[in-house]
Amino acid sequence: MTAAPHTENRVSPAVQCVRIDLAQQTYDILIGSNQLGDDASWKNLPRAGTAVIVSNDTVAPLYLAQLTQRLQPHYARVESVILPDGEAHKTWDSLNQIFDHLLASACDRKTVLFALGGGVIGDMTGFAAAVYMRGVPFVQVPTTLLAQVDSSVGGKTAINHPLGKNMIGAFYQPERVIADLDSLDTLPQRELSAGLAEVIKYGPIADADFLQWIEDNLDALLSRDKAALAYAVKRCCEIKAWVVGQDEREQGLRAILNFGHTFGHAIETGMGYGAWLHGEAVGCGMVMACDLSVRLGLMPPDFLPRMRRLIERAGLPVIGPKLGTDRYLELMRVDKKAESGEIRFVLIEALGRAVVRSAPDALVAEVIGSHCA
Ligand SMILES: NC(=O)c1ccc[n+]([C@@H]2O[C@H](COP(=O)([O-])OP(=O)(O)OC[C@H]3O[C@@H](n4cnc5c(N)ncnc54)[C@H](O)[C@@H]3O)[C@@H](O)[C@H]2O)c1
Ligand SMILES: O=C(O)C(=O)C[C@@H](O)[C@H](O)[C@H](O)COP(=O)(O)O
Ligand SMILES: [Zn+2]
Repeated sequence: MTAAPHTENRVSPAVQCVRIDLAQQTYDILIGSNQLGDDASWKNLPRAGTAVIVSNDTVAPLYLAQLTQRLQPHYARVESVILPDGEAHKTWDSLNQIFDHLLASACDRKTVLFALGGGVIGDMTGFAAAVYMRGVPFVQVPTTLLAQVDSSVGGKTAINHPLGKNMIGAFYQPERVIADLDSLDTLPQRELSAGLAEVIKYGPIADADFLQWIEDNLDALLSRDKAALAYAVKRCCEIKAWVVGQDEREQGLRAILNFGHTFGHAIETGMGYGAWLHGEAVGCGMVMACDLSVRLGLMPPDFLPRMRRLIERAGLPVIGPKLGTDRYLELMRVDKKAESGEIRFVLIEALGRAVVRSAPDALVAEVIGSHCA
């Protein structure tokens, strides 16, 4: 596996561009400050009479007016659907609220949806766009660190099912991703930490130098230094674009982006959606996946304390909830990577290189026993 290339594209001095190249489609991820206050990144979007902004009741009061202003020169009608906030609302009910609005205001199949918010809004808006009239264009405007480094890119869209995370969804790519780094100014610190879990993920799976960079720059990231955030968002998007460009529909390589998620999704579903933030569950899940990598002899023993320390420094939990070993195993057997009931984990086999494989239940049980209070 060769490393994801570093790119040097700039739209303007303030805006960096990472391009994602897929078989059917190419699109840009624009990363920079003041994107919601400036027209530059909003030109040449899909033409239509109507734009519909999907957001939630936390983000809309902060950024809906600015986004509406950006879109008004380009669309005759700019409307909005404001959903209740939270992972617990990543459901059919919320999706139906989007469809109700689109149909009640006679939105045609050219209507462009804009996802203004974090990963929950992005995943639901993308799914709505995938199925409304069998597909309308959509644009991601991610406002959390997690959404800027991960969920807005790559076209995984979904809602949750009570029995499993993101179980109902579609692969459906956005037309563009516009990540305004300034929107991170209003993000609660707990959410910033949750985003750092996905940032950290990219190091061990794909780029050992980036892991070292995160270790060296974590304090700057935690204090929201703009240059550090800009580099982190860009590097994560480069790596994700490089992975998804080779395997859009997760037939193989793309599964490495699920590092920490096999345990993490079990925590989210087992605890009830929203009790643990996605990034928190992934952070803790990465500790468990690192331990499993060590126990299987793939990585040396000092890898586990190194990763646990970094995840802890990022403000993330490193001790999982006591769901019980059987419950963990039951939840992980319905993970999307499982095959014929056999759980498959993303494990690290060298710094910057991941592998997807199964492990004996007894060993997985030891890992759960060691890391869950
Ligand atoms: N599609 C993918 O590839 C992918 C990747 C990673 C995660 N996800 C999904 O993303 C979701 C997690 O996303 P998230 O961490 O962004 O959570 P989120 O969407 O719930 O947002 C976190 C919180 O921050 C608030 N918020 C958002 N932007 C804000 C801002 N600028 N200022 C103040 N508050 C703001 C939100 O209202 C919410 O309360 C999960 O459902 C996860 O499954 C999807
Ligand atoms: O883009 C991907 O591929 C990922 O796995 C990114 C993950 O961070 C993300 O949480 C994703 O939604 C998980 O996918 P799932 O297929 O396990 O639901
Ligand atoms: Zn994730």
